[in-house]
Amino acid sequence: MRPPSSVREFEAAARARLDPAHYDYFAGGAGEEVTLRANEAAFGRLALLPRVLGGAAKPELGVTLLGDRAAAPVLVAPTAFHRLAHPEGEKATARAAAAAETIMIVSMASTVAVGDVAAAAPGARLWFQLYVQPDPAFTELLVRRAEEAGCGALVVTADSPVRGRRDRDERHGFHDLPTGLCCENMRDETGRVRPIEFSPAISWEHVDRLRDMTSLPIVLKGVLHPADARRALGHGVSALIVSNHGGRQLDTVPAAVEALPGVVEAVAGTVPVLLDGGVRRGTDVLKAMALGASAVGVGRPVVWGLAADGERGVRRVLDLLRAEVEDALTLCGARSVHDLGADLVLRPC
Ligand SMILES: Cc1cc2nc3c(=O)[nH]c(=O)nc-3n(C[C@H](O)[C@H](O)[C@H](O)COP(=O)(O)O)c2cc1C
Ligand SMILES: CCCCCCC(=O)C(=O)O
Repeated sequence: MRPPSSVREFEAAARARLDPAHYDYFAGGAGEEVTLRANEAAFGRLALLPRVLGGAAKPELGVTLLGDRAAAPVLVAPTAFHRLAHPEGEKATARAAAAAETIMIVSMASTVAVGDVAAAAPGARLWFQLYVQPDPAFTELLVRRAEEAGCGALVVTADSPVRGRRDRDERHGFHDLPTGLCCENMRDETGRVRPIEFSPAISWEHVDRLRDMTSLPIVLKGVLHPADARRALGHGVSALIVSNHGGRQLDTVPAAVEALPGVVEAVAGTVPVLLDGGVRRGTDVLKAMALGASAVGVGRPVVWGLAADGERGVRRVLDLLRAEVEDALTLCGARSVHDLGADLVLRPC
């Protein structure tokens, strides 16, 4: 059978393979899923206004982020529970990311321990995503594990002081991993697996404590408000990710790409600004970069690739997006992803 030739087709293939409760966990969002839909729809409302006769035979796609090189400006966003999608789980995802020469942000809620992910994918450029735990000693243990695994950055998720309310999970009664799977990073020194806890009282002081705890660059994920972006600069943050958690946390917040220009303006080039949420096509990547993103992350597209065809599926999704970015750049008359400006995008009035 013909392999899927778009993220959309990968989603259909994944859906056909996954247990419906697991598909809904991956696909779903919070509340009425207004933001979930908005993330994709907002890209559709932005029109590209290409230039002509300015192309290059081979446009430049590579980006360097916090010292890590990616062959294309499309990173693997952190997503939990990859072994629900494929038995090889995060090992397969990391191998595919390494083969595609991009950065994978490993979720703290991964079903393979971050050290084992690193060992399974030599050469992979890994960053580690952290939910600050109410127990500071356990948070520190997680940071040390990320450092020992060779991760290049600590991605602190700021949009989840509590878990979003997701009706699809309620309908299926999906609240936990099935027997045999667990969040492997959550083992304490005795080997016991702790539950992931959310920290309703998470604050800027936690970011300061992390800044004192590690020399890894800290990336703050889940920033939407320009004032928070400005404030982050005073707390030693090395990059920001404009994200609404794929519409899974607070419903009815703006689409990620709608929030992007305000954050980009607020930080005024002092730190890289990344975006995730709703990126499904190379043209979405160009729009985000034209509006000031240094790169984008993809969450569900990677999970669809993994569920559809394991490592090969993730590789194909990443390769497809890369090829689409290359074509879109050429069609826009741009020689490099670094040459894109806001004049490439017509925003609706
Ligand atoms: C199934 C799933 C699990 C996720 N798990 C995490 C996580 O563990 N940590 C985190 O910071 N974000 C998590 N996210 C949010 C993603 O990092 C990212 O913000 C979002 O998926 C981007 O939207 P997209 O799926 O439209 O690309 C998760 C998203 C999904 C869909
Ligand atoms: C109790 C485990 C929580 C994992 C959260 C993963 C996540 O962020 C998501 O959106 O789902």
